[in-house]
Amino acid sequence: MTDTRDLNQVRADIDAIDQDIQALIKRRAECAQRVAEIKLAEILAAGESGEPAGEVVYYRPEREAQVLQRIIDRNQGPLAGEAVAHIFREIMSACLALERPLQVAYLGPEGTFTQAAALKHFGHAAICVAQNTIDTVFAQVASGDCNYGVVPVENSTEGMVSHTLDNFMDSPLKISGEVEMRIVHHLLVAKHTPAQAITRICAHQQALAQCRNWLDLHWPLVEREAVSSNGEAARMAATIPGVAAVAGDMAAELYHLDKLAEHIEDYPDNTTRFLVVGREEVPPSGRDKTSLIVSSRNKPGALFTLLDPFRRAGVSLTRIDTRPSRTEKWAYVFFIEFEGHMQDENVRGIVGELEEQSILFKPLGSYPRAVL
Ligand SMILES: O=C(O)C(=O)C[C@]1(C(=O)O)C=C[C@@H](O)C=C1
Repeated sequence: MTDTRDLNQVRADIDAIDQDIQALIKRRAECAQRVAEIKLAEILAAGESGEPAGEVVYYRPEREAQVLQRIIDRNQGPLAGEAVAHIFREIMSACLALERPLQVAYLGPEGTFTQAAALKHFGHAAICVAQNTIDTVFAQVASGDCNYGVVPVENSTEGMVSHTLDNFMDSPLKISGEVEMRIVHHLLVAKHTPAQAITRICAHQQALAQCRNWLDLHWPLVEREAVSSNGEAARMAATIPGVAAVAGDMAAELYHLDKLAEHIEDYPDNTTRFLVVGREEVPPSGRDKTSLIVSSRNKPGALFTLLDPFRRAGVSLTRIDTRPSRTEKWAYVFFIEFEGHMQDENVRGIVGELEEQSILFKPLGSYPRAVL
């Protein structure tokens, strides 16, 4: 019985178990290396005169989602399923880096929630590269300089990030995944700054909006300033006397800031959703979503006609957003997101009908639903 053994004995057990885990991780990593060889051989075999038939796709989001989901499903405690899945997330990230390290562009600067989302999705072996704008995230991936990009798309308190949606209008990129992050804001100051020294509170405008009630109650008289990102606000708090920042844990760690107040967001379930964009289409994982852009003629019942095929096929819409069209010709542009994969038979039927009815039809990709 464990409780009758002394501490040294239990620690000896832990050491032995760690050794076994390490040996198994080594075997797993060697399998990943073998997978990489097979992927390369397949592409070479499909090509002509020694030239590969295309880019080798090492990262497989549908496979990763299945692995993580299975880990959660078979978990028997005492650790939480998500906690175990996070460990495997990192093991897979390291295995993939052996095959080929991924370059991931994200909306920076460092310390933003988008960086945290990129790390949550790809693990810490991915090389995350900060970009100044959503446009440059798209551009880096389209040009091939980065393999994938991560951009915010909606917040549960503040709504859509319309600039991300607008980028999809002209981009050849596909959505290859989604990441959900609980957004927890703190009031951050440089080390040992007393509350009375604060003369300005800085943050991205969305973060200020997400904490409006708390700031009104606790800091009604202090000036608020919207800056380009929470990461930038944190950098300012670290360097400019009197500045406090509203930002998250990553920014606090990166700039060695003190938390004057924690969890200051007005809505406790404040969540931001991010999209992962890439150049490849993703095969079905079994738990997928599909996003597309459609536009219909400006006539009565246009939206109803577009949505009716979903109702008839019993397919759940998870989002619909409208953006002003950027040409005279189109009256509405709808971003539609629903459960299922483009390769599913019922989805193929819906898509066929939509294509017939719309004057613009642009599939943005099918991708695994967020597991973590
Ligand atoms: O199964 C594959 O295709 C792999 O490359 C292996 C593996 C893994 O470690 O499990 C690694 C990277 C991929 O993104 C998916 C899975």
